[in-house]
Amino acid sequence: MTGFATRAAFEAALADLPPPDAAIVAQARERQAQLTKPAGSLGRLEEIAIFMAGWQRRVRPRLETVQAIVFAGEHGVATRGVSAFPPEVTRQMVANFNAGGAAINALSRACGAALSVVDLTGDGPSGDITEAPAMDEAECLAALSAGANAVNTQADLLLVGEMGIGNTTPASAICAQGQAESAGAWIGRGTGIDAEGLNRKRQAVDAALRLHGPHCASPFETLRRLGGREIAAMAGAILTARQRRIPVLLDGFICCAAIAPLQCADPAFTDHCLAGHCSDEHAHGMLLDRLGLRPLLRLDMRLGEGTGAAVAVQIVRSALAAHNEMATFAEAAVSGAR
Ligand SMILES: Cc1cc2ncn([C@H]3O[C@H](COP(=O)(O)O)[C@@H](O)[C@H]3O)c2cc1C
Ligand SMILES: O=C(O)c1cccnc1
Repeated sequence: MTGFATRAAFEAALADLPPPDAAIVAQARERQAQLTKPAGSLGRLEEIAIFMAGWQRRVRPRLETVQAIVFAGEHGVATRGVSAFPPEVTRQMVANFNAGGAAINALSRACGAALSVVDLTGDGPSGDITEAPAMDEAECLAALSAGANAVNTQADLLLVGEMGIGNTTPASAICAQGQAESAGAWIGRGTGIDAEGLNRKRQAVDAALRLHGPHCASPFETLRRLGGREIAAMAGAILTARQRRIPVLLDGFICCAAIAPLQCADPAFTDHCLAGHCSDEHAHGMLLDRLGLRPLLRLDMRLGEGTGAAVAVQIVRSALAAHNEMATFAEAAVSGAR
């Protein structure tokens, strides 16, 4: 059993993040310079290929094993009218994931990813963050470990997504924690809540920050108090991927919010991550800026589940196809630049 047995184990992992392989990065960059195209003409595809090479430690990186994980958890705060949908939809969607009928099932199949469904609803809803911590210490460690243990250590690329009715509320609270902007700036419509619902959401985030804000001195405490089971699990999975040097394609607002506290602890935390897309959720663009990430896609999606990441896999495939399969100037006997 791997995972995070203690808070200290989690903090030690966060304090010891491996970098990409600099020698392989240099070789992949050199290969890009020799391919039959003007330098830089494949734009960000070139950078994506070099990124993948450095983390996989292969000059010619591959995408044979792509793992998508969708983590599901219920939220106490979901009973406060902060979502357009009722809390039972989370469990119903888990059944849908297991039956293969959700958007992430279709899009995983389309991009060649193997989907793992990690159902944390059996542990009950996380605490209502407006009046209690989302989790106690043992629950938070269990959620972080569920994330860690779900990662296929052989994966060439990991996609992380979530399902949890109400979870844009804790995600906004995590983002707002310790930031200069007012909490309202981090709130959005989630599943499509109306103006009154948005107001309830703002009040819930304000109440959570009043209660927990002064105690959120570490990433662990922020996730434990303001997060939820699937949110902590995503953080655990993305941290474990880093320890194994597995590159990660991030999904939407909630997925990115899960790692915001980790990136506060170490600005290099997101170095192994690509932002699959910028979702339509109001604060996602602002959050990506903070994480130092430029999204690959902007398709006005706002679903979660890992769907934006799954669509972006096609971009990574294109980047690697060009990088791995193109001829060099020497191979093709094409003259270089004057
Ligand atoms: C049928 C259905 C499928 C979903 N799949 C993802 N979400 C998304 O919506 C939820 C977050 O929005 P809020 O905070 O407004 O509840 C999360 O479950 C997220 O994954 C869904 C929502 C619904 C209704
Ligand atoms: O950005 C997302 O992933 C998102 C936005 C709204 C609802 N669920 C997910």
